Amino acid sequence: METVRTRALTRRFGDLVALDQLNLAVEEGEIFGLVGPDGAGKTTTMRLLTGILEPSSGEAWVDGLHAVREAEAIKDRIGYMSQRFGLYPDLTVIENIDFYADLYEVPKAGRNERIERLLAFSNLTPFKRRLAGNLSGGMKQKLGLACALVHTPRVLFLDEPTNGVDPVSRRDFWRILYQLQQERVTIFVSTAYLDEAERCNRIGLLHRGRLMACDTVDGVKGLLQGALLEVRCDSPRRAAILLRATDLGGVALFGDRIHVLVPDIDQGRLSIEAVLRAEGIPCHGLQVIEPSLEDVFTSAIPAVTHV
Ligand SMILES: Nc1ncnc2c1ncn2[C@@H]1O[C@H](COP(=O)(O)OP(=O)(O)OP(=O)(O)O)[C@@H](O)[C@H]1O
Repeated sequence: METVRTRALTRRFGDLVALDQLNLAVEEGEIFGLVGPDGAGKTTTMRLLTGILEPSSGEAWVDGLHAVREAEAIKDRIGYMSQRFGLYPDLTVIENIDFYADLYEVPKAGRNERIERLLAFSNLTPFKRRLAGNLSGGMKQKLGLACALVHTPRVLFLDEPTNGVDPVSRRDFWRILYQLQQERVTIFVSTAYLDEAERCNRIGLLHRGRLMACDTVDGVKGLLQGALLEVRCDSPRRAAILLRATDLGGVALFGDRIHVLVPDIDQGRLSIEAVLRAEGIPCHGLQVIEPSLEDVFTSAIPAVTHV
């Protein structure tokens, strides 16, 4: 069953097209990642799907409900953790969850059990009497998640939930998301981290409001045409500039290594060696590698080197 569906969903702000004709479908129980750099249109998409913002044109449905005509009903069925999710620093962990339970009108009967379950689930039980303002960044995100789950939503929208959170807490956070998935909760998450994107069942690559690709991570990687060569050489920055000036395919610098997308391995190898030799740049290694999502991003969107 489809939980999220959009049809040519578009949002303009004046002359700026923040989201341009988005078409996508997310299945029940799926973890779907909307991936893109700052300003790509991720938050705009989230706000359109959660009924907070109206589209300029196009339509969307969430859990079978129309995002404009049935926006209020949608709010009862979803959990939404926005980037500015409101936690109250002067309230304890448990008081914050209770506050959201009141907001969502969670019945008093069974509420305490639900809250205790959420605390255990998010590993916050030992900290339940701590003021939210005194929690670490990772714990705050988990508390935000617990609050967004208090009314047992079937669809969860998470806007860059682990932004600025350390890698260990990020892993912890994802462990919780996988548990939720086991309960068939649909998770629509946005991220600018490509390693995080790799954890999703399917991803959509968004750039300047346009969906560049939408598939499983392997499917998206498979979109790269040709082979990827990794070059290790002296003066990598200068070498990358020289290689970019040739008719070789996508050239991207990753630290001290250069990735070059070539249509043919042997021909590509010869061309790269010839360029380096002509400039007197010693080459230390040239090998075929598996593409990462970052390679797909840099070749699909040449202007973007880091997302
Ligand atoms: N209310 C608004 N008024 C005017 N422009 C807006 C508004 N909201 C978003 N935009 C613009 O729309 C574009 C997409 O913004 P959006 O916040 O959706 O991107 P994003 O991918 O979520 O990035 P970020 O992580 O930086 O929030 C940006 O150029 C942004 O400046």
